[in-house]
Amino acid sequence: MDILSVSSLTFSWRKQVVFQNSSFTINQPGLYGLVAPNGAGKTTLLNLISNLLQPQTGEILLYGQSNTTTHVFQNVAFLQDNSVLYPYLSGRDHLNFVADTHSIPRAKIASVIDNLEMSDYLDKHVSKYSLGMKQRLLLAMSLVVKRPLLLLDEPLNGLDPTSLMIVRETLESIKAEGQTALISSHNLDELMRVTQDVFFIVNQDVQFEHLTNGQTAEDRYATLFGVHRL
Ligand SMILES: Nc1ncnc2c1ncn2[C@@H]1O[C@H](COP(=O)(O)OP(=O)(O)OP(=O)(O)O)[C@@H](O)[C@H]1O
Repeated sequence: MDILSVSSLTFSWRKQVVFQNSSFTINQPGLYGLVAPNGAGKTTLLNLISNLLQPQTGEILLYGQSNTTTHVFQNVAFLQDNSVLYPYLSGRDHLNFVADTHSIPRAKIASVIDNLEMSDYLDKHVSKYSLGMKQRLLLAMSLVVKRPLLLLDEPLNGLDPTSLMIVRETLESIKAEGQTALISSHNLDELMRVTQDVFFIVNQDVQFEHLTNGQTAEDRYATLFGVHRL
């Protein structure tokens, strides 16, 4: 059974077509990049998969069931952008909230905090967090509830080299545990460190590429999107 199956997806914001009759699947666990220029539709696609937006036409199946069936989201975690965080709460408040709403013992969040090396700042209010601290908190929130499929919207955004290393190890452990993550990112070098499997959004379509033979995501990006280097 496919992990994710999208067929004949069409979605427009009023007259602006974002996806036109696009189909793709993920049928093996692992890490997958989602790459496209600004405004091409990465966040829109993740919102469509998680049923926060509804397509004009098409069908999205998660583990063989329509994404309009709410219980399929027992299999999915979604890291959205940091606008979902509450500035007047601490990181620990956020993680406790996620644990409590999913009836997970609070003790279970300790290993996630350790792995993402967040203990130094976890009790500060989010209003005092840097972008990278917020990114690590968002990732921790999506990991506390162990789900087979993670939708990660720009988890690498704003990370310093140390944070990148920590997040890379986390992504590698997601893969090692047989989970699946669809990871949108503009950081092509970092993405390629964890996966050679990339979905590109090209001409309102989602195209899968397995990059091999020294081909880099940056090379493919330049070819697909017409970047001219000096
Ligand atoms: N709420 C909205 N109303 C109207 N148009 C929208 C809305 N949200 C996004 N769009 C449009 O849909 C298109 C896709 O936006 P989206 O945010 O999905 O792109 P993205 O690939 O995630 O971009 P970025 O790399 O900049 O984060 C853009 O052209 C954007 O202007």
